Amino acid sequence: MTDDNLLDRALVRLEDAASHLKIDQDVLEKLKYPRETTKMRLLIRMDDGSRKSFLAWRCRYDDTRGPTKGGIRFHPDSTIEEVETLAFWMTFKCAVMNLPYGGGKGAVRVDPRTLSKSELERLSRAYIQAFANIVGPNRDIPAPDVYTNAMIMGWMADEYSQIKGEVSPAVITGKPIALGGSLGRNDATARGGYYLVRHLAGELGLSGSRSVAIQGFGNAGQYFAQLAAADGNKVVAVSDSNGAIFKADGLDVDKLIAGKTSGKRVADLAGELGAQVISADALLAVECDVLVPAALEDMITPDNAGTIKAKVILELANGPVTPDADTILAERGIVVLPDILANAGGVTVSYFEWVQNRQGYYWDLEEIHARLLKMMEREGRAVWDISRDRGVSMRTAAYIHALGRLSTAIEAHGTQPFFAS
Ligand SMILES: NC(=O)c1ccc[n+]([C@@H]2O[C@H](COP(=O)([O-])OP(=O)(O)OC[C@H]3O[C@@H](n4cnc5c(N)ncnc54)[C@H](O)[C@@H]3O)[C@@H](O)[C@H]2O)c1
Repeated sequence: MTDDNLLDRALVRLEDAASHLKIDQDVLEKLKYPRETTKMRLLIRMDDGSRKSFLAWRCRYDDTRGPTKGGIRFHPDSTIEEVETLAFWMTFKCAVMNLPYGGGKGAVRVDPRTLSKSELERLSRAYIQAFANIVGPNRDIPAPDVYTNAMIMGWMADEYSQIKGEVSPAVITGKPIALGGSLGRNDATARGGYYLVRHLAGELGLSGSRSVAIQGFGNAGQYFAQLAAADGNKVVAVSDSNGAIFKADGLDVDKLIAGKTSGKRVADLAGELGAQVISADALLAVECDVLVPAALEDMITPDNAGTIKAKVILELANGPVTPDADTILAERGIVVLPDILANAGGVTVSYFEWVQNRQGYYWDLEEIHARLLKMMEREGRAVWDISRDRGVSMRTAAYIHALGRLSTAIEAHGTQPFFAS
């Protein structure tokens, strides 16, 4: 993501939602800009004895509703615009789910695949050394994102605890279970999205067994396939960055995941699964009930939106549908369940992790699933009702829902009239 206008494009959603609400201008003035973005250079020792520096950022977009929350990405194309846009999305995602958080995000411009494990550990620890006064259990709580994982979160939590001189697991979520991570975090994003579709199935015209196509077969895509198949749905097509496969009567998801785990690409598995290799664009156009973008942003554009045959699009990825494509999909009657709601299961279970760390008492998996189900259904229903009552898309409804909460909090912080007249 390198587009300089990325945040401007994201702000279109804010303006759209604001046009449906009576919002104090002060609220919009606060939400139009990130509160603070800190840039640092991380200088680490490489294995060969040389030193190398990497650009790093942490953005706290808005903290009106609580400490800021959002992942840290390690990616060679990361930019400040991307970090700030992702932090904006987190602000709205936390508000949609009514989590007591604002939005944040961080990144290091690095290709982690070029680093050894010890270099990666030094870089992760350097990030926390640089941002130790910005992050904190009551201030800003990072989590994994693209190319970061539980191991990296464990190093970061350890570094923070060493700097502060006390064990502070609640500073970061997505940690290994042994270091205070929560059960149920691995599949939380997919599970939350799955609970949402299942809950609204009647309203979405998805009765009985459903067929699903999944773009991107990584963490979110694989867990979604597993949950859908276990419930009797057909996964008819999947893709990764190297290609796509299709099978009208449903792919064997367990074999597919086993093949991917062994390092194969989905296209390599076509023969074994009796599937047909198709192009990346053809995946978007397959006959199915639910299309699940679970890869990257900006994948559904005006160039391919007209070919989509699904009834419903569930955005497990962040920002997979461009605003222009959204308009085309709406005209064609295709319902988009928007990212800030559809993939919010991940941050919701991260919130559970933080709560468990703070209370020092840990829940079992059934409790995690029950709490996630309740929250996805409650907020999904609220967004659906706004969409139906106001005649707006689910995306606009989700932003209205979030903006209502944000504006109430911002006004409560001091924009309400000083004296009642
Ligand atoms: N994992 C989470 O908890 C979580 C939470 C919220 C949002 N998301 C979002 O979901 C998306 C996927 O995240 P993930 O954790 O599953 O990442 P991942 O890296 O595990 O998987 C991404 C998958 O997308 C594939 N891919 C890349 N380019 C592609 C292309 N052009 N066409 C088809 N497939 C392509 C990759 O091969 C890989 O299989 C991202 O947008 C991420 O921000 C993830």
